Amino acid sequence: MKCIVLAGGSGDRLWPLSRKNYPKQFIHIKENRSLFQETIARNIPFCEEFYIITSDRYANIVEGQLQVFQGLRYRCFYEEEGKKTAPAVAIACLCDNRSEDYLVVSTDHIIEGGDYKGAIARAKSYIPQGKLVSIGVTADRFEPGYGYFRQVNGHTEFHHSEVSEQIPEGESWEYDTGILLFNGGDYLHELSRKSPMLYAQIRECVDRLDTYGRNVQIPKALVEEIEPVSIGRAVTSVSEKVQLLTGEFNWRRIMTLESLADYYHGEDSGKVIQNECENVSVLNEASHQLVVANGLSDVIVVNTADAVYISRKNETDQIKNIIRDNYEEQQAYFDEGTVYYTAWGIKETLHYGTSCRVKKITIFPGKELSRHVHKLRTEHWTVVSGTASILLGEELKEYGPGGNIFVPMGMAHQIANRSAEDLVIIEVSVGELEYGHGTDLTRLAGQPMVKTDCDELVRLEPAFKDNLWGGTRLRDVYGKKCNYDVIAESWELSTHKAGQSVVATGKSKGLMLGEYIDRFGRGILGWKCEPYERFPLLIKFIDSHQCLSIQVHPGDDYALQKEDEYGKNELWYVVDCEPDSYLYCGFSKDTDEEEVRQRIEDGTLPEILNKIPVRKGESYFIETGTVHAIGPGVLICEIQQSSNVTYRLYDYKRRDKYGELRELHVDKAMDVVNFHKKDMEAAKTMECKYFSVERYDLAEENSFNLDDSSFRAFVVLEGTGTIRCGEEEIPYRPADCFFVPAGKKTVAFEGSGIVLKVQV
Ligand SMILES: O=P(O)(O)OC[C@H]1O[C@@H](O)[C@@H](O)[C@@H](O)[C@@H]1O
Repeated sequence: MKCIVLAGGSGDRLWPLSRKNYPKQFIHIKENRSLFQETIARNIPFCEEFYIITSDRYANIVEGQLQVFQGLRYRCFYEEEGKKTAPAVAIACLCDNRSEDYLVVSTDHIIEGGDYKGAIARAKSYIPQGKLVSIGVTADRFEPGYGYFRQVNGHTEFHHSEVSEQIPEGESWEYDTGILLFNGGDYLHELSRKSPMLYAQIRECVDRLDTYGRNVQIPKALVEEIEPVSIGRAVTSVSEKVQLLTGEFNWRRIMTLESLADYYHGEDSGKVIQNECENVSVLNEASHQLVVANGLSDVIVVNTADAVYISRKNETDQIKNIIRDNYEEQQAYFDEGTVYYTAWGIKETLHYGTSCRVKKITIFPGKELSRHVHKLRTEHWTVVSGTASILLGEELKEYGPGGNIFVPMGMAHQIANRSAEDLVIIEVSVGELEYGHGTDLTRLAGQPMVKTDCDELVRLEPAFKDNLWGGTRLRDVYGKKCNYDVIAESWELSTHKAGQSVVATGKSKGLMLGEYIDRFGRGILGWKCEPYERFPLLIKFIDSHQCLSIQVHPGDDYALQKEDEYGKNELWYVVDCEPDSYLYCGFSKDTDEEEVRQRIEDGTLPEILNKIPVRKGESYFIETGTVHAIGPGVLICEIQQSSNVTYRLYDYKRRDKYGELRELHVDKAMDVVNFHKKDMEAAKTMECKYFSVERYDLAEENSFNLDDSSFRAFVVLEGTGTIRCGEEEIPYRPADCFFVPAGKKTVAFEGSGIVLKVQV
């Protein structure tokens, strides 16, 4: 199950604890951790990957706060413009397979005590029935701003209250916690039924999204037409598939300063003295300041290092209007506090004077600042913890705790954290600071200070596909970790946006293959890959439990022009097959568009295709333009150009589990299909201009000398043992795929089996 974390709220009602650019989900409500971090920690036991949906303004905060979760698998979706929860969740689901299950959570909840785990387990058990499970907790009164639901005779009723009121006698309502569990396909199907227009717009947006990287930027221009609407309004309040479930845990939402004070049970935080006060809450975030309140009643005081808010209780909400009316003059205080996240760490202002400024600077492991110079100020750094690598002028030195570094005006400097721990320094800047001079910082060209050597060899973990014709062999026989009902394909070596493989071993574990290549540079692909703008290959296993669609792939010219993709020449290596298995490949006679269209209509297209019996160990080249389909019962290792363009001509009028027909692309297929008779036979050699594949029996040959012309991929078909390259030694088993960066080296196998060696 994946966790969709909704972390986009602005939450200015908690000012001055929260700021426009540092909203409530990221502030430390509990010691040393934010609600966002706590949300992640709470759901790690249930979810193997996190999708964080938030505003692009919070990107540095999110990345910074995720640093504490080593090895966490996550992807961030950064919205340039929020469109509320229904579109946000749909975008994340549409970037995935329909078979994926999700737990959707918000980041302004406090959940303490009770059985959260039990509620998630119970809710999860409804997902296979196609339910969208909404978790509530028993409510004792209606509070303004909260949502409530109840189920009466199987029918779900919703309630939103504007004012505080008692729940009518005899009625039992639950808070809608916003925690939802469902299968992605079910959610999307309900959204498409209930809001077809919205669904179509979101699909169009996702089709145009750049999802190559780990993090996905959602540009404003792509969502302009999309109506902002909550999941509640678009789906859960109108769908018959909703299952309400009562969670037995203590839940609260932090909406206002009053609810926060209430959470602290009226206890003041930090250094506070109250004298002759009644019903007063003092939230003191400034650890070195004492707040003294005298003779007050019904008041909340919030003290922070740079701003204080004093308000009558139950009226703190007015801050929204106060901010609106005073924004221009006091913007700095409303937008930013003293803590500021950057791409490399955190800056916290400790003292802010006109000619002297003191900051606590945290630099995350493996991060560095740019090489730069200040003309009008000096800087003095004291290392508090960690190890600083500092380049001063041309001199590079390392400093541990207590180390002092003076940076004179005009001296080029650069600082990096090459260790595995946070680096904390105190910085004292003296001179003419930014007032009236613009930013006194000139960036200089420089070499990166943090360099990690590329692993000699890595094992990859695949992305999976759930096309309806798939089987379960990849899990049952090859032990692939995927819980879909059917696993049609595993994309073992892929940087394609429709499914990237992930590095599973070594220093770069967890990186998507595309990120890995970016990190170490395209040089690791070898000089033969230089002409390709994108990573050129894709290797996958295909398990056909049923026949695939009858289809055709375009060549480079057509695909690049119409689809912004490479063409899709492919090679099929038959890893295993049932007796009497076959492939369709090419027409068995000359034909034309009219006949083919007619046969698609009446379902007789297979009659004019070559039906080729296949045997284990054979291979077939499927040139672009060749009409083809894999028959049932075949397990194939496919080596192809990196492309996902398939034009389906015929799909047996099959329907998916939601009763929908899969899309056909007959017009485009007609543009690219070769109507001539084709004589097909098994390939004698497995090479074409895009790649070459060699099959090795490890009993005969188990050591390979590589060069710098191309990276190599080794796909294990049979056998177990270990694969070794330089210092790296990794166990292998059937259906494993290894990526070896280009360079002169030797890869050796110890053990038996059969492998395919693939290169450009
Ligand atoms: O369109 P369907 O029937 O799902 O088949 C799609 C699959 O077809 C196979 O022939 C290969 O080209 C695969 O790379 C592709 O993913």
